[in-house]
Amino acid sequence: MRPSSPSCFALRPQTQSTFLLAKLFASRFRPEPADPHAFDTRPPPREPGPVGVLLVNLGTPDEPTPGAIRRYLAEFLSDRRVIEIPQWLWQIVLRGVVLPRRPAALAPRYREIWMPEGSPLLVWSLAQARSLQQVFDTEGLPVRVEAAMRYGSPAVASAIDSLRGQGCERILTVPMYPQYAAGTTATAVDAVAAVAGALRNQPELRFVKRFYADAGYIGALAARVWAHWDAHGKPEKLLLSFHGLPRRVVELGDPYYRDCMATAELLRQALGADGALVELAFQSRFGRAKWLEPYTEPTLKSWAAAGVRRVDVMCPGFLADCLETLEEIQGQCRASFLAAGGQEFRYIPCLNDDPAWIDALAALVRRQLGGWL
Ligand SMILES: C=CC1=C(C)c2cc3[nH]c(cc4nc(cc5[nH]c(cc1n2)c(C)c5CCC(=O)O)C(CCC(=O)O)=C4C)c(C)c3C=C
Ligand SMILES: [Fe+2]
Ligand SMILES: [Fe+2]
Repeated sequence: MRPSSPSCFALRPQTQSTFLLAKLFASRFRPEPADPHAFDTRPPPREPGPVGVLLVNLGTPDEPTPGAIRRYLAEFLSDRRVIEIPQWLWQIVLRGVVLPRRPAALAPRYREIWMPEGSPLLVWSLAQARSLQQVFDTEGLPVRVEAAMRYGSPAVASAIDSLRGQGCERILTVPMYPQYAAGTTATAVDAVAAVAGALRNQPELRFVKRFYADAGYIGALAARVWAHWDAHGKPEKLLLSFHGLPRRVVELGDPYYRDCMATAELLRQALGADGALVELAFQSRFGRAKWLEPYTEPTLKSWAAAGVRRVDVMCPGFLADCLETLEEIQGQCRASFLAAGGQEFRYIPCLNDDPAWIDALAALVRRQLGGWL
């Protein structure tokens, strides 16, 4: 080792032991901002400060470039909740096959959907947080809303820092997935718990688990379909396409499949439609394992082959438009359906910042804040 090396092996023995002692006594909790009232003997003020609401969605690359996509995928796909196979084996595949190839293939697909302000998933997530904030401000409620991404930015830790900086000692986290999956919902909860785990003065925490049957959510979806049908007429078929999941994780106890079935059935009822008009399928399969079926793209192709000419497709499990809806559904699936003989393919956009959905979200949040406001 060269003498100029910064490694601690090159330090003098005394310096080295000071280092080790400092490490031994260092707190594992992040320091709190200096509190001038820390030793004030009077009881703390009764005013509890505003309530924080944290909307957490999945995450997306910062730019539509292979480098940014690689960083995003490396974080996302290294989460043990997302890929449930032995890590030593998966890391070999991830580093050896997925990360060297997938980012370059994804870059043009991300570029195609990129908005002037950024990735649609982030743009819509921020718009949802802004609109929800407006609802609470109009009502005069002491609530602060932040959006965070589970992978990438804005990170969950910085959103929680921001809420605490605004005086929030109570935080409600809403994972932005109506149907519960360990790979999405639970991992958002893990991220918030990990941030709290490094804090000395922790906020009080609550979590929304899922809302697949929430009347406001179903009503907002149904209203969007009706508005679309009023403008364009009814199709021969409406396909409800949910993000897929490996079959195995459902067999292991993930309630996702039943949640999706229930949402589809409630939406069908709200539309007064029958099973022949409204069907469900699963998209975005990743890897070679069996995922939930029927798969979206083959379903659309088989419909076209069977003579169906006009379809509408909606993705009720995604609350914000993103790569999986704009590129996979509106791009790839549309092309497949038309190539197989279909004539009209209409995509009904996600709820995004639709006022009916923001009102439903505000109602859902208000219900969870019982006793805090
Ligand atoms: C809506 C719920 C989602 C579930 C359930 C879900 C499970 C899941 N996803 C992967 C792998 C990938 N997903 C990718 C993108 C992506 N996934 C969701 C949502 C769910 N995923 C969203 C909102 C997005 C879009 C992100 C964006 O930037 O717009 C990707 C990246 C794209 C790609 O490579 O195709 C992967 C990979 C797994 C393995 C999984 C099951 C646990
Ligand atoms: Fe996904
Ligand atoms: Fe995909």
